Amino acid sequence: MKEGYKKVIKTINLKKSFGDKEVLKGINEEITEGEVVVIIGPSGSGKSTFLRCLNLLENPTSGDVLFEKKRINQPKVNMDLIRMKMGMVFQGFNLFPHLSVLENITIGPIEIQKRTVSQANKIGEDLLMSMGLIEKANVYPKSLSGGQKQRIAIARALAMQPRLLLFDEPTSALDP
Ligand SMILES: Nc1ncnc2c1ncn2[C@@H]1O[C@H](COP(=O)(O)OP(=O)(O)OP(=O)(O)O)[C@@H](O)[C@H]1O
Repeated sequence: MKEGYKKVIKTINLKKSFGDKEVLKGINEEITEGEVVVIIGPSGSGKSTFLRCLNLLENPTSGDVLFEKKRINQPKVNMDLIRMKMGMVFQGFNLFPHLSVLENITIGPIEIQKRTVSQANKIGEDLLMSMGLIEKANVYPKSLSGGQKQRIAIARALAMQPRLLLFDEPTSALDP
């Protein structure tokens, strides 16, 4: 860990099994503010499972997940509040097909963070500008290329100004 940087997330002896199959075998990892961590491994080795345990989309079998120094894998924790600070870009992107590109990006800030439509549109348009996709603001996801969908999914996660962005990419995406 880099000295002087704040810890964002830490796992302590994190284990996850599906039935008899132990996928995560005791992971001790710490990610600090501003750090970019890439997890590489063969298909099926447990990368997505690890990410999904960090935001508790999967319940760890044992071990702890600490987010901003608090243990979050315990019943009292309000996971809605935690997930507001933890964005996730899913494999396949999961864009809402019935919403335009801009609406896909602004729905979180409007519905969850209670921002006004004009505040959310400004955040969304700024992100689209930075991604070179402003001309796509009013189209629907079905007319986007795979790479464009991916950037919109990233913009949608960033619009919530998360402390931690989890980016799930299948191993096959690295194939030549
Ligand atoms: N809900 C589940 N129930 C049972 N087994 C599961 C479940 N989710 C994942 N697995 C198994 O856990 C293992 C790890 O899967 P995971 O999706 O984490 O791999 P990955 O490293 O992200 O793979 P890829 O690079 O192909 O996306 C695989 O053997 C998978 O079949």
